[in-house]
Amino acid sequence: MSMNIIPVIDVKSFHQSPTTEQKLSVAKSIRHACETYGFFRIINHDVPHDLINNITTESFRFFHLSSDEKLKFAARRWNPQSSNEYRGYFPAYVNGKEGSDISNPHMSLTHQLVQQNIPFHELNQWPTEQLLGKQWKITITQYWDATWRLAMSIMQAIALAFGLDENYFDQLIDDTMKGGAGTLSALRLNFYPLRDDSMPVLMGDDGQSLSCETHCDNVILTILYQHQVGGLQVQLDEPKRWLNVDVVPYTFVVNTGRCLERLTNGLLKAINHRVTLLDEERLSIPFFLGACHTTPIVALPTSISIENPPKYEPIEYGPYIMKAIQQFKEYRRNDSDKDVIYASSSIPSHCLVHLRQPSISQHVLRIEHSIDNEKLCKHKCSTDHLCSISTYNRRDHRYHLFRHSLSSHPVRTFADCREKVSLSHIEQKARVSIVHCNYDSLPWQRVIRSPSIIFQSYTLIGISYLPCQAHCKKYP
Ligand SMILES: O=C(O)CCC(=O)C(=O)O
Ligand SMILES: [Fe+2]
Repeated sequence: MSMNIIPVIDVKSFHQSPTTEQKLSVAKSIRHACETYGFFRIINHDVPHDLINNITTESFRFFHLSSDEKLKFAARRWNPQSSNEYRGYFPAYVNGKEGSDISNPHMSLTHQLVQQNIPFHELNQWPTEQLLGKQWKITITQYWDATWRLAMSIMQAIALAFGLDENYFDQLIDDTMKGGAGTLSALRLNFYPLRDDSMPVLMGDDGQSLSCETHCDNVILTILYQHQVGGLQVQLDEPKRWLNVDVVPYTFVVNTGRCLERLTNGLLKAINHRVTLLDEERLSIPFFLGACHTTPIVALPTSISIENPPKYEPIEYGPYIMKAIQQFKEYRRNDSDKDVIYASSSIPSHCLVHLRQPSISQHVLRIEHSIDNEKLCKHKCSTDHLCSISTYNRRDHRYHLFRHSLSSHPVRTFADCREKVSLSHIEQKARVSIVHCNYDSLPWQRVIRSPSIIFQSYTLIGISYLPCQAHCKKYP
């Protein structure tokens, strides 16, 4: 469905010394759009078209480098030499798209949080001039500055819309004036290459193939630029449906993040969005406006009323984001996830897609699912093929580990399975089959049936293999 209901907000007055009345009128429209939909399109902003052209050109130049070159700018998970845990490049085989996360280019080198390498207070590793020329860093910095200014004017409007001083959010978002390390906002370049078999298969709740999984941004707000190729969809409530957000050249789509939802006690909604799978390359550039590490995310006094009593516990921005982003595979960093080999995130039908070649004696199988509808979830294992090792609970999902029961079985890789295997073709005797799936995509419910495992869960998050050393020691 096309997106002609998306509210369009003209922000021309932002950069033309607006009168109080003009400011309040824009503020009201933004509040209404975020209360009703959680997103809107802005036109007549002052980010120069040339700058937008430049950043798209520079982004393509980066993503068209060889994989080896790009990995030099990756975070430590993919580049052990990197000093960054989070910021930097991430490859597409992890979660379907590649990207580069860029920190505030003005971050102080000497601030203690930066020196201590507190997560996200990480300096950008800029591509060398030799590789991409001088202009790369200049363009990225100019674009950062322009979208930062735009984001701050939107926040001023939101403050006004809640009856507060227009500068209410300034120091919460950037504490450098108070001697802090500054904002944890990030600019991200997202590149969606043509799909190949190294990338996971992602699927929406309606069976739609995706190149960016369904998610909600955790930050305060996002200013997104879609370059030429659409694919972005947002989810509307009542009735729940997905709507295309078309490309309108040189405009931005803004969406509310979970922190703004919390700051406004749920009045401004953070919404689910996703990107459909395309048969062409695609570039998108979100600017994620965040706060500072210790910024309290507490409901604005004017968002609380008898009709809208406090809904959320106060939290601190840094630790909250740190936890929340673990929902994204490209951000997972804890030990058990370090060398995960991801198989498909969703299972199309009768098959598992083996990305690499895990061996049954060196890997354990992990099945993750949401716990939204716990009642529906049950699992059963047959001692024939798999034994359950353990179940772990994460904040909003659960995962189960299994290992092959044939501990004496010689090391055997799943290479035998080729890339896409209908599991019924797997040789019974060799017992390399780990799980035989029948996968039905029912609205809001997925069912995997197998002789070994039965899963019914609200949403299947992923199937992956972990190196088993740690787990196998416990279960020889
Ligand atoms: O690529 C897009 O259009 C959306 C990307 C997105 O939602 C994200 O990176 O958070
Ligand atoms: Fe997003």
